[in-house]
Amino acid sequence: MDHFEIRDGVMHAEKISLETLAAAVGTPFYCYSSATIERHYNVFAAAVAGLGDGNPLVAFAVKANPNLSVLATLAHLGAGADVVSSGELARALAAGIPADRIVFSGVGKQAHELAAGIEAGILQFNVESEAEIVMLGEIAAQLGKIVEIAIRINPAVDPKTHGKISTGGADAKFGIPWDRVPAAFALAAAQTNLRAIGLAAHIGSQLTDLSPVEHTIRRLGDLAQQMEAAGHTITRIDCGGGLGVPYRNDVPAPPSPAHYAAMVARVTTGWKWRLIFEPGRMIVGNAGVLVSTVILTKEGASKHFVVVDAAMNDLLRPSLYNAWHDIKAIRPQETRVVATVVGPICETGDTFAEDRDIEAVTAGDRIAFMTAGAYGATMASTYNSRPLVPEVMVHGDLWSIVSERNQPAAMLALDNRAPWL
Ligand SMILES: Cc1ncc(COP(=O)(O)O)c(C=O)c1O
Ligand SMILES: N[C@@H](CCCC[NH3+])C(=O)O
Repeated sequence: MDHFEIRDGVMHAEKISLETLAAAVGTPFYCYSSATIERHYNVFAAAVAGLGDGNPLVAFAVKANPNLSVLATLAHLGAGADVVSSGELARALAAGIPADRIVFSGVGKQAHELAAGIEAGILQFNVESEAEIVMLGEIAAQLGKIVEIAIRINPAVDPKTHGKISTGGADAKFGIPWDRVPAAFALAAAQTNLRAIGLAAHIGSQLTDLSPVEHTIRRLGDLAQQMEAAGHTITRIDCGGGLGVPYRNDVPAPPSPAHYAAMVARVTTGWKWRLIFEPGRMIVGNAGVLVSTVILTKEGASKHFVVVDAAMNDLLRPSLYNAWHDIKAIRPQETRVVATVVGPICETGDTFAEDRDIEAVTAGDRIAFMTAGAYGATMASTYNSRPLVPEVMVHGDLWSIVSERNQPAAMLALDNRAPWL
């Protein structure tokens, strides 16, 4: 495997080999294909074009991959951004995403973050609690600005995904319980500087079943009608993100963007409100790989271990969610082996795959963890004082390191020594 534009989870011809990059950059490193990011965005945007008022906003969920080159690639295509912190807001703006295409979600936005969003002039805040309505109203008044908000509802649905990434259940911390929406709108109306103009929901990530999403969007529409009947002016409905991506070929693929959009079209027929979508994983997941080198192989009592130079600090998903990432040898190997693929970190959770049938690899061979473009580098840490790994973007026959390796020397310099030591 020496090319890597990624289509349908499969590597296709690009002009630069991962082996070349590994030699130039060192491993581990993340590699993103700008062509794949562009294609995914365009497929999604085309699928939802024309829905609602005919001018939907596709606001990329920055948390999935906040790399500035990724964001700038999307900015050039006209994407907006869904941000959840002032850090993400700053990155989205720095990458060239216009403020009027930015929505700000999050259950615990702090006063300085609300102020930053107001000062930047973002499109809307998706407000998640009564306390936030009051806080935002006060800050908007202090700043002398009128601020548009959507009420994020908790629709109390089971999104049928991994518990740690479900956000739509009645007991989840997210949103305002849907039956308290009328009271939330009344509370917002009492804040002179707020305009409650929309409703929002996001029920979870890596969704593979569209029926809970359909139920949620219907609920948003019903509530919007109810709020209009009560005298409020509704202009936007934010359907959230969450569409799943294929991580492996031996289970049915999640619904495609076209299937998702067909469902939304059915539910929203006749709606005049502007629709907002917040896809993250769908845009970048299969546009990135994590490239690693086998350090050594070893035999345990009953297991064949492949120890690689990437670890749970670089790609946390397998440890945190038992998530599956396909593992491919960069130079295809003919023989196969059942292996447990682990990193060098000091805990057993540092396991990428247990007793997995993979191509046989030995010390020095390169492997790629597939579908690593979403929630990969962004969730990395420096656990075990391992440096953050570089991210590389490929664009046709060009490539560039788009975030620098945090060298151990730099990590030393970053620490402030206590004045008494
Ligand atoms: C508010 C919000 N919007 C959008 C997303 C993006 O989700 P995904 O990457 O699954 O599309 C998330 C994360 O699940 C989120 O919390
Ligand atoms: N970090 C999660 C997704 C979280 C979605 C955030 N709303 C994952 O890797 O699958």
